[in-house]
Amino acid sequence: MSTPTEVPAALRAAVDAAKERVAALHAELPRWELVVWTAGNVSERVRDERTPDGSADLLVIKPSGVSYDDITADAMVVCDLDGALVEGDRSPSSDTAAHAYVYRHMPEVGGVVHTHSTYATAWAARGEEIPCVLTMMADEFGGPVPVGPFAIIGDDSIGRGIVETLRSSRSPAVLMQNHGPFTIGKDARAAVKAAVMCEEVARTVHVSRQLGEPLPIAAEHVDSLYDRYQNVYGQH
Ligand SMILES: O=C(CO)[C@@H](O)[C@H](O)COP(=O)(O)O
Repeated sequence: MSTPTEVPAALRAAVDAAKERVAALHAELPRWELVVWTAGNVSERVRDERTPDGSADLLVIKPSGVSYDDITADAMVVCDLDGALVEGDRSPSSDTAAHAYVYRHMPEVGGVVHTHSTYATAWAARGEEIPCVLTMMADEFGGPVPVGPFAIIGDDSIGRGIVETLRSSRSPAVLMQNHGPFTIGKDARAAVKAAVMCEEVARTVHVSRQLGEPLPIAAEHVDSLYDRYQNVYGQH
């Protein structure tokens, strides 16, 4: 599908609402100490229901290298799912290709986040998955946080590594080797939550391993904890 030259009128309100949400969610990255400087990004899919296969969907993402203090709804940029700019006067995030690849190949995903949060990135530097030794991990990740392949920014290789890894896992987070965590969710807020929880469990398991070997949780307990948290926990 060719790149639209502007946001379709039918998506205008949805895009503007997504810009407000995604701009506000970028403030959560420094708030939860997931980033230094500008080293993280959040995006959200805007679905075009007129095209059922999702090929006309758009994504809203931050402009590259812009301070979180300066990220406003008006500063956000809009791209198509090939990563081509549709609206905005600044270059989109340098990870736009990875976000776009995930949206193209995982239609259920509505939000993507990338950070270089310290503890999760330390596990990524070792190419080591975070073992499922906490009930919080069973709740949020349904098992270990997996590692994805080493991939250089600039083409589809990061996105491909994210999708190939997460397709065979319940986890909404993947530790891209030597790079850092990417997370997904039904929307941008869910993906930000996964990034916060990924850093928290990375830190906790790291601390635990300083004084011994953490104990694994039996698979049947992981399954029941995951089911409860995903389907019962919270307000309904
Ligand atoms: O990993 C990288 C760069 O290697 C990126 O994730 C940046 O750290 C954030 O880039 P922008 O979203 O500001 O373009």
